Amino acid sequence: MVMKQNPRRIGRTDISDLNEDPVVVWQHRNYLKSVIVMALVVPTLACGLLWGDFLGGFIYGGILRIFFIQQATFCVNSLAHWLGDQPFDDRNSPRDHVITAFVTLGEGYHNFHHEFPSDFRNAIEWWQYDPTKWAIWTWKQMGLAYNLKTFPQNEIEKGRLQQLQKKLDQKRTTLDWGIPLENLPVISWEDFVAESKNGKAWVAIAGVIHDVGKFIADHPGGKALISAAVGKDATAIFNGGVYDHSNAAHNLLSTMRVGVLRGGCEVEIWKRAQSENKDVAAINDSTGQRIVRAGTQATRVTQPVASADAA
Ligand code: HEM
Repeated sequence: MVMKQNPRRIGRTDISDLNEDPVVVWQHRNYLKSVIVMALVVPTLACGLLWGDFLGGFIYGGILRIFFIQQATFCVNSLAHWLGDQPFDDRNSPRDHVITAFVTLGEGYHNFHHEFPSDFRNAIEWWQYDPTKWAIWTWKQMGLAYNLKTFPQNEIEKGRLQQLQKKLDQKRTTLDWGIPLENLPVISWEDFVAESKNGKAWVAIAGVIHDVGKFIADHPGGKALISAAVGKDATAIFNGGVYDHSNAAHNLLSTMRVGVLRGGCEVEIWKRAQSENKDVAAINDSTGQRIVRAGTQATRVTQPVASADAA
């Protein structure tokens, strides 16, 4: 910014679009003159002619204001890397924040600007503070604004969604989703029944064994129903046979996992597919954890279970 660059050492950007813009070309040719007139002469004359204070206009409206604007411009590189969030990219990228936008007269949505530098806009939402919007509107009314390139909205939304996804993944890792099935010990049906007879409150649902001991007293459906399922396969009764439990109940259930049944339902199939590296229903997030969406819990059996009663 401060020194004249050597064009042989630094690649130059194609600015043919700017060269075709008469307003920009005029401003470039008359840069120093327009700076002196707009930044010094106009405020000095305005204060002098309206209030008789030429010196005040020169010092406050001119010199100090230039100093302030110059400081504010450098805030693009300080505030914009400190305040706010990164809705489009977090790879060494600056941040978007309304305070930076006010201090820098509209340069506050810097994350967007760095991700989509070819987009002429500083901010894309109507509620974001970006005075360029008004300037462009005025130019358009005067028939001056043209060649204003925007990045395709579809591509902008992709970045936004990927960042949101990343945040979701980070949030997901802070929650207890239960021990992953592949990390559980494999327990035979005989051992499961024997342990349950020995005082463990184990319930098998969809091939996964759960210890419900600490939960029996809190069960919204009462102690009796849940106790009756101890030492049994409760897949059908849990999934609608007696009561069709909510996603919340399935999530809670997953925190009680203690093992998987040998030959237990889809768990074995899922494990085999996983070891053979086949495309399985289990989807991992960017942190490598399994995504458990509502209704995709291992214990949920979506098809109505045929029971003796139904027959
Ligand atoms: C194995 C562990 C179990 C857990 C973690 C569990 C969890 C829950 C939860 C959280 C609810 C509240 C409603 C909902 O979220 O769906 C509920 C309700 C209920 N549960 Fe369970 N449950 C379990 C076992 C059972 C069993 C084995 C039966 C039946 C034999 C049963 C029968 C019911 C009934 C009838 C309700 C409805 C209560 C009402 O709304 O009045 N639950 N259960």
